[in-house]
Amino acid sequence: MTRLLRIRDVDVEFGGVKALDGVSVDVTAGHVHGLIGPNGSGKSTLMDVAGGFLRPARGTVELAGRRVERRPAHRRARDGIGRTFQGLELFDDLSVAENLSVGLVGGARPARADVEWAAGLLGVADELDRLVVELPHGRRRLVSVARAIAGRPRVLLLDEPAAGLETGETAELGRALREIVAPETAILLVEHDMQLVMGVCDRVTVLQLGGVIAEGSPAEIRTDPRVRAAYLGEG
Ligand SMILES: Nc1ncnc2c1ncn2[C@@H]1O[C@H](COP(=O)(O)OP(=O)(O)OP(=O)(O)O)[C@@H](O)[C@H]1O
Repeated sequence: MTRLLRIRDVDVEFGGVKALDGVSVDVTAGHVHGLIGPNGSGKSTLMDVAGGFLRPARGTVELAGRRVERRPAHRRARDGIGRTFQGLELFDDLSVAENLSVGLVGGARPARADVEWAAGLLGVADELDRLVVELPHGRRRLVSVARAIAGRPRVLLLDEPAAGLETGETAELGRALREIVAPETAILLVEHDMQLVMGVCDRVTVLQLGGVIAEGSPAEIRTDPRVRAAYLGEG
């Protein structure tokens, strides 16, 4: 099993507050790896460390065996890390095809065949010629995932890709994620939709107050007493 993304002993502090405290996560090729935890537990901070938007005060990030923790975000795209953003960051007045062709900042421009492959996988192939501004929110979110995969990344960081999706769209997204990872890609998924997380993930890491409290299969995570306690009162 190839470990495509290895995050080791990472610390991040914001003005004396430890947002991450000795966090390690391994993401294997062919796996969707979920990252869950209560609000403020450090999920977005860890995604920023993986994507190069934050340099950890301590710890290492390896992509396919290469140390990358000091490489900035635009170079990580070239290294093979794709990502989506909570705010989508699409060009609203360009078409879906143009957004996918532009790719991610710093990354290579995807070939037309890859644009069509990505759009087909996310169910937005019929909308390639429409302007992003004309699409409802859920379709835009699927376009943002399609843009992240059109560059054929080895590791894909997804930040709440199901937020605002309708049930049918979430199911479509789940199927697409399983197809994207097989067999050589790895996905790190931050998501509040527990049904999606438990349905598509091979492994799940649970953060609380900046530390890892559990790591395991969805079945193990569901029954872990520390996880149940962390989510008590959160539904
Ligand atoms: N830029 C920042 N400056 C100061 N504190 C920050 C900053 N970013 C995050 N934090 C703090 O770090 C901790 C972890 O935040 P983070 O956003 O990573 O959590 P999260 O698990 O992604 O939360 P949510 O589910 O609400 O998105 C929180 O205490 C947060 O207030």
